[in-house]
Order: sequence, then structure tokens, then C-alpha cells
Amino acid sequence: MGKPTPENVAEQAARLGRSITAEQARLLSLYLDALLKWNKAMNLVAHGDWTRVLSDLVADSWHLADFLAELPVAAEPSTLDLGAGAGLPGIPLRVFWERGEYRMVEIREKRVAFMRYALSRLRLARTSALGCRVEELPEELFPVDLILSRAFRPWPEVLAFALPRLQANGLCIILANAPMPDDMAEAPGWRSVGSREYETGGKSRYFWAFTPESASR
Ligand SMILES: C[S@@+](CC[C@H](N)C(=O)[O-])C[C@H]1O[C@@H](n2cnc3c(N)ncnc32)[C@H](O)[C@@H]1O
Repeated sequence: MGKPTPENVAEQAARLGRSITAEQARLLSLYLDALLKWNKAMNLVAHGDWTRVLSDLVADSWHLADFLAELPVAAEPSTLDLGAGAGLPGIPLRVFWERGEYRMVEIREKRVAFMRYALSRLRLARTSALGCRVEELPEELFPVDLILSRAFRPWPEVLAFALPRLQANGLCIILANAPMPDDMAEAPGWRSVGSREYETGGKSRYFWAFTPESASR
């Protein structure tokens, strides 16, 4: 389907069942264009075909924006996106969900450079890329309201990392390829506040949302 022009992006999104605004199409077009160019020189995403990137990766972010809209998230949340790689889910997410201060954390310098380049083109409000290990984030950033993780580490490790770093009523959201397990023994200190199954790229995907057990109900 040609290049990821705003018109083509909007058309492809519509085929995936998502009606997007002209501004969202413009921003996603800039992101996809940058991603495909940089992907030739470095390994950012598996597909060189932008329509696959849209259906397999970017679509997660618009579904996530819908899921966040239904959750009890702070009005202006401070959010951390752990191991964001090429800015996923963060950069497309910010096209659909603009609340609060959003920080993507990534250890690999070239990926951080890509995110900063993409951010300089999209000019997304209150969105930044931090180049460090998640374990080395400055203390003053914590506690945060929201922690997101897609393909970063096994979920019990993500939750163990998040627990001491979240606000009392904060949320941790895992983007997963399987339904939330019934047995939460691997996640002591947490309770589920909901999950969502959705379909994209012909596959079922899931969001799992957790809050610290001590949070008020
Ligand atoms: C499999 S990729 C997933 C990237 C992105 N979240 C996505 O869904 O496409 C995991 C990313 O985490 C980064 N990473 C691994 N360990 C890290 C750490 N301790 N701190 C920050 N980033 C880390 C890797 O460099 C890699 O870019």
C-alpha cells in the first residue's frame, strides 16, 4: 500500500477498524516514516512493511489508550514505559492518550537516539526518552502513578520492580500474549483491577492491570 502517508495510514487504520483523526494520521505517518528509515540501519522492529508495523505494533497502543480511559488512573499521571525499544507502546500511545508526564526508559543508546529523533519530529507534549537502566532511574522520579511494560521482562519481575516504585493507588499494566493467570501467587502484594482481550494482527492480545494490594478499594 505505498508509503505511510497520512492518507494511507488513516485508510489502513480504518481497515483495522479504527477511525483516526487527520492529526493522529499525520503523527503516525511521521513515526512510521522515521521507524522504517532507521530500521534499515539498525534492528528496531521485525517488519519492514509499515502496514504490518501498524497492525502488529501500533494498534496495541490505540487499544491501550482505550483501556487506560476506563481505568482509575490519576488525572495527570506520571508514567514510566519500561524497556521502550523503538518507543513502543509509548510513542503511538501518546498520539491517542496525552495525559500527564510520560517517560520511556531504554538502555540501548541507539534506540534512545531513535526515540529522541522521533519525538523531535512528532513534538508530543510531556513525552521523553530516558537513556538508562530502569534500575538506575533517579530516586526523585518515584513514586509514579503508572508503569507500563511491553515485552520487557517476565511479568512477575516487572511487578516486583514496580511495587516499591508506585503511588499507593498506582497501576501497573502488562501487555501480554496470554490471558491473565488465575493464580497470582507469583505476584505477591498485588491485586488485579481488570484485564482486556483484544485482537490485532490476527491474534488475541491482552492487557493486565494491577494495583498494590494495599491500595484503597
Ligand atoms: C524486547 S524489547 C521490547 C521493546 C518495546 N517495549 C516493544 O514492545 O517493542 C526490550 C527492550 O528493553 C530494553 N532493556 C533491557 N533491559 C533493560 C534495562 N535494565 N533497563 C532499560 N531497558 C532495558 C532492551 O534494550 C530492549 O530495547
